[in-house]
Amino acid sequence: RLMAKRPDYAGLDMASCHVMGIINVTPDSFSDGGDYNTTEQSVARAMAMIEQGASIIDVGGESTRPGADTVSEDEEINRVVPVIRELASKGHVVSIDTRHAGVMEAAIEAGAAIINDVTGLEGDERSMEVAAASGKPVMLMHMQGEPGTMQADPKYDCAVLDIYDYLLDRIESCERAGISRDRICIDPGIGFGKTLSHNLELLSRLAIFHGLGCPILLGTSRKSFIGKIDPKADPKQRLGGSIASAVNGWRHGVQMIRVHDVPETVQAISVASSTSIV
Ligand SMILES: Nc1nc2[nH]c(S[C@@H](C(=O)O)c3ccccc3)nc2c(=O)[nH]1
Repeated sequence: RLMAKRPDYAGLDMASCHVMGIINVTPDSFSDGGDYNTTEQSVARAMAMIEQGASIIDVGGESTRPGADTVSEDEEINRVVPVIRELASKGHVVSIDTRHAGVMEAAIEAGAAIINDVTGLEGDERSMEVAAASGKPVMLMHMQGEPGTMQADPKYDCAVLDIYDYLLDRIESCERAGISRDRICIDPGIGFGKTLSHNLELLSRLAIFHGLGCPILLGTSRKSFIGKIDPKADPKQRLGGSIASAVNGWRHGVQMIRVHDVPETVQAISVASSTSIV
């Protein structure tokens, strides 16, 4: 009898919930500008996350913080490539978090295994062709508007259904470009052009996105919706809310969770899934 092929994405078993560790490669403000420190620190942190149970490391070189000064594509590449090359050379699964096709190309050349694009491969007109040609798995996230203005006045007819339809459209675009559905992961984009109530609607209806037939990635870690629920909590004090929303995601069957706090999230998912006590 043929062994039933376990569903996989980027070589990961999609029958379980994986933790993705976030690495923002931003210049080490203490170094004399020397990128060695930044690279070395980022690699060390990533290795620790892997040791702590992260299945994927998501490497980004440009803060999408609203209003942040944009980073040039070359600077973004100079930040992420050394980190990706080092981690990939050790055999680790690395995703590149970028919306720029040139950065995707450089990251793939350096060994990135996955393309994670917060603009659903729409942010740069070359992104779709670069992703298709790479043969790599992609992560398509929904964002309404642009990082600088997306939170001004987010509006939907129905957030869950509008975002579902957007992601379906992006999947079909990818398929037309030769990216098969089995290398597509989708992400509702918590905090990217959503009010608190939009974010909460999405979190309470996550299971609906399984209808798209792709693994689901969820990113809630330290996000401002947690601060809206607990105004005392600044970003470094949102672990409880990050964990609660991660376990909620697990309960809805999401297959990947993007977090800053790897060991705590790994433990939370392990306990939650032990005899499914949650
Ligand atoms: N696929 C996927 N990629 C992502 N990249 C990010 S950056 C975000 C953050 O808070 O980490 C962020 C937003 C605004 C400013 C800084 C950082 N969030 C996601 C996500 O939710 N899903």
